[in-house]
Amino acid sequence: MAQPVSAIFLDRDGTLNVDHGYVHEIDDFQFIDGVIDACLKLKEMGFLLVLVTNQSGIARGKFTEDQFMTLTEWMDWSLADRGVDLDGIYFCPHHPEGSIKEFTQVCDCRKPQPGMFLTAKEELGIDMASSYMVGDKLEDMQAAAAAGVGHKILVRTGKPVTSVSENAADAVLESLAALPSFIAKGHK
Ligand SMILES: O=P(O)(O)OC[C@@H](O)[C@H]1O[C@@H](OP(=O)(O)O)[C@@H](O)[C@@H](O)[C@@H]1O
Ligand SMILES: [Mg+2]
Ligand SMILES: [Zn+2]
Repeated sequence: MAQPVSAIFLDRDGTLNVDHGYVHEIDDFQFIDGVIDACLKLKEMGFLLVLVTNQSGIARGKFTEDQFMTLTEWMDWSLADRGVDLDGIYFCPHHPEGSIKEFTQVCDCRKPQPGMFLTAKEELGIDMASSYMVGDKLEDMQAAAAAGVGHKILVRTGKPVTSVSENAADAVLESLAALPSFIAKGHK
């Protein structure tokens, strides 16, 4: 069996791209300054990059799963074009109060539930204790904690940071862009 590897779990909206609210069009997908370079550095540091994103817009009927896939393919290629290969992409299309029957359910993958993280752990052989979660919301921190992710980083590039979300995090950074140097300096 391969050696377990450390991962950076990445939230999407508000962490990787500007959260304009249920982003589903390529024209509205705007990478946050410095995040692609940061991803490149994190890969060079040996981390897997694993996207974990709630996409309740699918259950809410704001966009289809196919539209999400098209945008995701474009995002994946845009990153690959800059030398960043994502190691995994996990998304939750559900919401308990959706309008699309197929996706209207309580599930174990919608953050704050840890389902996406646990699937990635199994599929990619991730060592959770040495891994990081980077996200902009309390639910990102809670999901990571429930999955046993060792380091929970809250960023200020998305939803407003609250005392509750701050308390659930191990550290608060301005942006994902600051994570490589934060780790390199030995912070956790
Ligand atoms: O930040 P990630 O997990 O990558 O994706 C979040 C999005 O799916 C949307 O999730 C919504 O939350 P609800 O799903 O409606 O609670 C809101 O936060 C929107 O602003 C946001 O665009
Ligand atoms: Mg987010
Ligand atoms: Zn789900």
